[in-house]
Amino acid sequence: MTTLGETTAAGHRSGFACFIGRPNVGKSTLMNALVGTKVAITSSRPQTTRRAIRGIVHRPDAQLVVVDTPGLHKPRTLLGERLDSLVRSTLTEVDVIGFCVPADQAVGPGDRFIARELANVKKTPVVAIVTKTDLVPPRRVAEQLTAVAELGEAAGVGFADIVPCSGQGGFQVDLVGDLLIRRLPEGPALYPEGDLTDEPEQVLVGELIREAALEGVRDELPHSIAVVVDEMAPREGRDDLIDVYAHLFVERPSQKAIVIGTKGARLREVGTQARTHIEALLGTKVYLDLRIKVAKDWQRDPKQLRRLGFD
Ligand SMILES: Nc1nc2c(ncn2[C@@H]2O[C@H](COP(=O)(O)OP(=O)(O)OP(=O)(O)O)[C@@H](O)[C@H]2O)c(=O)[nH]1
Repeated sequence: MTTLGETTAAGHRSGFACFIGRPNVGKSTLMNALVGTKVAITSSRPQTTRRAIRGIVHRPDAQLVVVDTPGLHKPRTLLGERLDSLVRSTLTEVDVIGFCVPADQAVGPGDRFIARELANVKKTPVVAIVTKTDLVPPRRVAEQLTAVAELGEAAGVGFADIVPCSGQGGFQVDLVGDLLIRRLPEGPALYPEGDLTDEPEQVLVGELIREAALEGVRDELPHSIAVVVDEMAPREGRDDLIDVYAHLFVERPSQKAIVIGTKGARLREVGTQARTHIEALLGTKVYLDLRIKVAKDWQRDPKQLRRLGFD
C-alpha cells in the first residue's frame, strides 16, 4: 500500500530507531526536535510490526523512522520488575536504540535497571544520549558523560556512542540523528518523502471500524457497509490522543437503522469496539467520531465507489 521512495542511491540508509529512558528525561522532546515538526504520532504499519510511529526523519542520504516504545512512558511500568514484552520486542526489532539519561540528574537505579535490560538486547546497537545539557554547566555534562560510560561498563552494554544534546535548546540534535543513522542498514526510503501522515494507516483504521460494524450483521448487509476515515490527527496540544473522524456508509435507510440499533445502542457498541482496536493499533488513546450516512446503491455507482476507495 505504501509507495516506496525512489531514493535508492548507493549509501542510502533506512531503518527504525526507538528511544528509551526513565520518564521525563526528554525522549519526546528529542524525538520531535529530530523530526523537525511536532509530530506526536503519524503511525503507520510497516511490514508486520504493530508499532506506532512517532515520526520520520527524511534526509537526502537516509530515512530514520522513530517508533514508540509503549509503556515506557509510564513510570510504573518502567520501574516495575520488568519491561513488558511489547517493549522488549520493540528493542529487538529496531535497528538502533537511543538510551536517554538526563544531564541534570545523577545516574540512578532507574537508569541502571534500563542499562541491564539493554545489555540483554545484544544485537541492537545502543547510542547513549545525555539529554538536557542546557540545564547544567559544561563541567557537569562532561562528568555525566563519564558516569554514563561507567554505567554502560557496569551493566555490560557496549554503547556505540555517547553523545550530549539538548532537544529543547536544539544543541547537537543533528549529531544525534547522524549517530543513529550511522547504525542503520543500507536501503531505500521506506516512506514517501515528506510523508508524515499516512494513508495506509487510515485504511487500516477504516478496516477496524468496518470489522466492528460487521459483527453480528447478516445477509447482504456486510457488503453494503463501507468506511471512510476522513481525518486522523493528534489532538492539538496533546501527544497522547488522536482524533479519528470517520463515516460509515450503507446503501439504504433500512440498513442505517440496523447499524444504529435501538436508540443508537448498536452504533455505540461498534464505536467502542472499533476504538479499542484502533488504540491497540496506534498505541495511543483515540477519540472516535463515527457517523453513518446512506450512499444510495454505492456498490453500483462508479463515482461513489471511487469516493469510498474502491478504485
Ligand atoms: N531544559 C530542558 N528541558 C527539557 C529538554 N528536553 C525535555 N525537557 C523538559 O523535560 C520534561 C520532559 O520532557 P519529555 O520530552 O516529555 O520527556 P519524556 O522522556 O518523553 O517523558 P515521558 O514521556 O514521561 O517518559 C518537559 O517538561 C520538557 O520540556 C531539554 O533539552 N532541556
